[in-house]
Amino acid sequence: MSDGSADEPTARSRPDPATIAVRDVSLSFGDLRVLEDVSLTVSPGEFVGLVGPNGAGKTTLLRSISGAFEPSSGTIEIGGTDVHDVSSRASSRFVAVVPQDTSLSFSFPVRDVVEMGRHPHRSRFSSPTVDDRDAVERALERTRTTDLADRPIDEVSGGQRQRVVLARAVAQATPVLLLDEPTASLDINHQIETLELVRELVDDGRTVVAAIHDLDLAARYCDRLVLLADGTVHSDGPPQSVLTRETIAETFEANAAVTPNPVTGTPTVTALSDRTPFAGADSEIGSGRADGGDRFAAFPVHVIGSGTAAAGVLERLERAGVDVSVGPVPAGGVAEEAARRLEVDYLAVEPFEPISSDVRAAVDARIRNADVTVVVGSALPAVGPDDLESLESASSLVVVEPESGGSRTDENGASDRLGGGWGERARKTPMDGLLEAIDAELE
Ligand SMILES: Nc1ncnc2c1ncn2[C@@H]1O[C@H](COP(=O)(O)OP(=O)(O)OP(=O)(O)O)[C@@H](O)[C@H]1O
Repeated sequence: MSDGSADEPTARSRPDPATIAVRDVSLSFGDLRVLEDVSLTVSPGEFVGLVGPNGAGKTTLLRSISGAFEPSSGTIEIGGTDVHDVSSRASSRFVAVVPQDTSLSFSFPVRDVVEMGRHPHRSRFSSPTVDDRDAVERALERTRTTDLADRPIDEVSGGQRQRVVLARAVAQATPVLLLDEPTASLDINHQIETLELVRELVDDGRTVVAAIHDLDLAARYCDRLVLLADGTVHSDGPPQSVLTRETIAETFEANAAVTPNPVTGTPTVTALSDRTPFAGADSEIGSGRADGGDRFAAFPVHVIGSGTAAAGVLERLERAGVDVSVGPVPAGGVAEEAARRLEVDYLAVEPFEPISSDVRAAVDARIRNADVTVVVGSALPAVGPDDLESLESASSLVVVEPESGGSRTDENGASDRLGGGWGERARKTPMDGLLEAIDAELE
C-alpha cells in the first residue's frame, strides 16, 4: 500500500528494516537542552532497555525515534529511512509505540482499539481484511486481553489498558517497537508476562527499545542497556557492565548494592540509604554520656547475618562509630557489598559451600574478641551447628528481630536449636533499639 511516493523508502540499498540508527541527536525544549549528542545503533532482534533517573531524557529519546519530536540536530533512521522525512502514517508502518500515558479519549470497544493498529496497513476507507482480523485476534491472545475485547476501553483498569495498547502495537506488526514504561501499571504476574511477550517479539526478529524504571527487570529481559543521564548516554552495553555500583552512584546519585540475582543470575540493584547519620544514632551517642561519641569505639562488635537486614545493622553500627566486624557473609551478597562499601572487616564465604576451617577459626576469633555478638534475626534459620558452637564463646549476645512478625517461627526454631540457655542469654531487640541493646550489654 502506498500513501504517495514521498513516503516511500528510496531504492538504494538499505539496512534491515528493523535497524535503528540514532546519530548525534540533540534536542531542546526552549532553553532546556534535553538530549545532547546521543548516538545509538540498535540491530534487528535486539531488546534494548533505556534506563536512567527521572528527567534523563528517555521518553524524549523514544519520541524522537518514533518521529514525534524533531531533533535540533542529528538524524534518526529506521531501516535506512529518516523518520522525520516521512508522514506519520508511513512511519507507523515501521515503528509502533506504546506510550507511558495510555489514557484514550474515546470509548470504543477494546477490539476496535486493537484494530486501529491495522490502519497503517490498508487504504483509508477499506474494511478490515481477514488478515487484519486474524492479526487483531492474535494480538489480543498474546497480550491476554481476549476477555476484555468487547468492553469499552474507558472502563478497563489502567494495567489492562496498558496491555490493550500493547496489543494494538503488536497488531501493527512493525519491525520496530518502542515501549515507554511498558510494565509501570502492571502487577508482577503481568509484568513478567508482558516482558516474556516482548522477548518473543524480539526473538521473531523485531527490534524493541523500552524505557524501564525497574532495573532488575531491565537487566533480566534486555540484551543491552543504555543508561541515560542528563540527556547523554552514560553507558551502553550488557546489563552487567552497565549496572554497577559506580554507574548507579554517578547517575542516580544513589548508594546501591549490585549483586547477582540468586535465581536468574542477572544483576539485582538494591538501593541503600545514603551515609548521612541515621536519626537516633547521633542522639544516642551524644546524649550526655560522660564518654560521649567514643562510647562504642572501644568495644568490638561482631555481626552474624546476611542480606539487607545485616547490611542495615552494619550501617547503623558503623555510623555510631562501633568497631564492627561481620561474617561469615555470602560472597557477592548485599551484606558483603555493604561491608566493603563501609570498609568494615568482613569474612566472605561462597554461598552454599561448606565453610573452611580457616574461615571458621577466623569467625571464632572475632566472636571471642567481640564484647557483643549481634545475630541478625532474619538470618537465624541459616545459623548452622558450627555457628552455634562459636556463639557459645560470645561474651554477650544481641538478636536483632525481623521487622515483620513473619519470621517468628523460624526464629523460635533457631532458638530451640541453639538450646534453651541461649534464648535466655540473648537480648532481643528491634532494629531501632540496636544501639540501646548493645549499650545495655556493655553496662
Ligand atoms: N514537552 C515538553 N516540553 C518541555 N519540557 C519537556 C517536555 N517533555 C519533557 N520535557 C523535559 O525534558 C526533560 C526530560 O524529560 P523526559 O520525559 O524525556 O525524561 P525521562 O527520562 O523519560 O523521565 P521519567 O523517568 O521521569 O519518565 C525533563 O526535564 C522534562 O521536564
